Amino acid sequence: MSSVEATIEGAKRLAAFTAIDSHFPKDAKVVGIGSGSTVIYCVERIVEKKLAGEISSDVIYIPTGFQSKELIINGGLNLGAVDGYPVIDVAFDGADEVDPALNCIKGGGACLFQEKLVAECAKKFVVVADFRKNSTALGTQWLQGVPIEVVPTAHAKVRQDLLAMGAITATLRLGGKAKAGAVITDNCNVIIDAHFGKISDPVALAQKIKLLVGVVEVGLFINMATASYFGNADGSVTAKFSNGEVSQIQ
Ligand SMILES: O=C(CO)[C@H](O)[C@H](O)COP(=O)(O)O
Repeated sequence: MSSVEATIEGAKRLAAFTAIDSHFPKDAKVVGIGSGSTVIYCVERIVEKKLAGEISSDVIYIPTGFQSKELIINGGLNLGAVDGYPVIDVAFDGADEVDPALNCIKGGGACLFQEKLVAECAKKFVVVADFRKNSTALGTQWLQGVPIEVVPTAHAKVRQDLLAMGAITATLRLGGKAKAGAVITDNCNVIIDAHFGKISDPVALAQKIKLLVGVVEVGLFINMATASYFGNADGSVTAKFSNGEVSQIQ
């Protein structure tokens, strides 16, 4: 691992540990686990605290896809499902980009539908990320585009719609060397990544995309996060809250 990669991994771990220490409720019954490389450290911290007797072994964990289901099982935690537990105390998840209002672009790992479902069911949604995700405006740092989950037969029509709507690019996500053809989501759909440049009105854009026939869900998470923790390269953590407060944790 290069020193840059090590710094980023350290930042993810720091953000995840701080978020768990600050937001895992003492009396938690049901907790959502997001997807991606940063939530791995959330699960690491939860397992550590469970073994230390600081987290009850009765807590049920709700995954947001195949990867987080494996994380829960391999961590020896109790696995639940969102259709059995539609009320979740808190959900922890990563993000691809977060703006000052804590609106997020999510879906870099193609899990956005179940991530949004779990976040919507959660009383609190806490984002964990490294410093690269801390942004002043969506679409300025995550240039791959807004991930959009689409029913496979509608992909060509939705790409056309997105370009007509002003997208600079609207690309069907492919599996590359690991999978010939399109990436297929945990819900058997495909992903279109649509780059709009700087997104000045994320609320309006999310609503417009969601209305397109064929769109299952949009990777714009608007007004959903309660708090966002960013691990920094210098070993500090920046915490941002939905009420506008920002704090630096050394
Ligand atoms: O939305 C996601 C998956 O669909 C991830 O949470 C997002 O891509 C961030 O991932 P990472 O923690 O690996 O940077």
